[in-house]
Amino acid sequence: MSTYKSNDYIVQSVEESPLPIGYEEIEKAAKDILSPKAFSYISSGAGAEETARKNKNAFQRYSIIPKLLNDVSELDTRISLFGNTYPTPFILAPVGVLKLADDQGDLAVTRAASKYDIPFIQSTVSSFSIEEVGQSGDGPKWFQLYWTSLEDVSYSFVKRAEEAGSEAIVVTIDTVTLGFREKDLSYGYSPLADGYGQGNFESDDVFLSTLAEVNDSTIVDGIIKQINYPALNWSHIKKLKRMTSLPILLKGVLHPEDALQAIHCGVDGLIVSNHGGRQLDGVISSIDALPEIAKVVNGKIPVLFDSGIRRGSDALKVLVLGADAVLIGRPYVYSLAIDGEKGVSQFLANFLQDFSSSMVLAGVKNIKQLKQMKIVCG
Ligand SMILES: Cc1cc2nc3c(=O)[nH]c(=O)nc-3n(C[C@H](O)[C@H](O)[C@H](O)COP(=O)(O)O)c2cc1C
Ligand SMILES: CCCCCCC(=O)C(=O)O
Repeated sequence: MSTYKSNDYIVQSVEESPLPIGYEEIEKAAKDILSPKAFSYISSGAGAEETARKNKNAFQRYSIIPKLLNDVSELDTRISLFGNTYPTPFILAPVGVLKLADDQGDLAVTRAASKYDIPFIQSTVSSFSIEEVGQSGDGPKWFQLYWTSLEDVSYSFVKRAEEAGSEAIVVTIDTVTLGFREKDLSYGYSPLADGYGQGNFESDDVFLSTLAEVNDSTIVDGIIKQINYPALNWSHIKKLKRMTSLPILLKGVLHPEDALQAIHCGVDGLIVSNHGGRQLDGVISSIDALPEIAKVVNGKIPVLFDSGIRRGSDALKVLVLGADAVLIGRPYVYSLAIDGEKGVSQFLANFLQDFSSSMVLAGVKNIKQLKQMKIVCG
């Protein structure tokens, strides 16, 4: 739903569902269902979890100042990105190994997201292949790329994503090696070891032919070796730009100079993100990084945001601070664990209702008005 009477939407009933309403309750319910290892992998951050905590606390420092008496009886939540119009400013963040939460993993999520025409960003380390996800649900799909040391594997994934109908390629730049995740290490947990993150690799002829070349006995060994790639640099991004006509976004941008360099290299969009506090511990919260990046980018390319979105009012804040679209991460993963496709669908219904109510109460009727709202920090 993109344009609607705000009242109609607000009175829409919420289906009976085991999914709790508030984020903290959703997290608690997921903890009861998932194995301790799986819950720890999804919920934890790197190191002492300082950045994970900052992501949470920083939101509370920003306060919106509503401007009222603006006849908000009709809402329009549409946005345009890269020539496509989407009914809401929301996108589902790439999350690997989703089978850990539910057998249907990415397929269940795409089906739920399709109901709302919300793009789903499929991870490189997804449980299902690009082709399987491409055929699941009729909603928009984007593809997230973890660069591989054997460049032809990266290009093979991009080509497959193009052929499967992906609308954009998201290159994650903050994970050239995995963060030091203390909880996972204490559990002896490695995200790829259980085989849930190899949907794209086991179906890729180019990758399979490299296994012998690099002397790897298993697919998992091959993936781990190839996606740890600290040599990644701007020349790869420039080359990728020449290899595909799809828009390219960089995910994990926190420094304004990286944002400017990305524009210089012809990148089409940025995602301000600290990976939900899972990579370098101690980095700035995403919401604190956003205003300066939005300022230097100055509308030249879209700026997207993730890390810490839990409720409609969180999304309102980052849109006011300069984001053009907002990625949702952990909340949909927990909802998937609790009630599969229905859980994700119910979560999205609640989240969209919360966002609409927030717009109404803030006194704005469309995203353009929302971006002009007043916000203070302190
Ligand atoms: C379990 C899990 C797996 C993730 N896998 C990926 C991934 O494969 N690729 C990627 O770019 N980001 C991945 N992320 C990071 C998310 O895309 C996103 O940046 C993060 O979840 C945002 O933080 P939030 O969930 O706390 O809002 C993952 C996050 C989680 C929680
Ligand atoms: C060896 C790299 C695995 C990446 C796993 C997915 C991810 O990004 C995460 O945050 O976890």
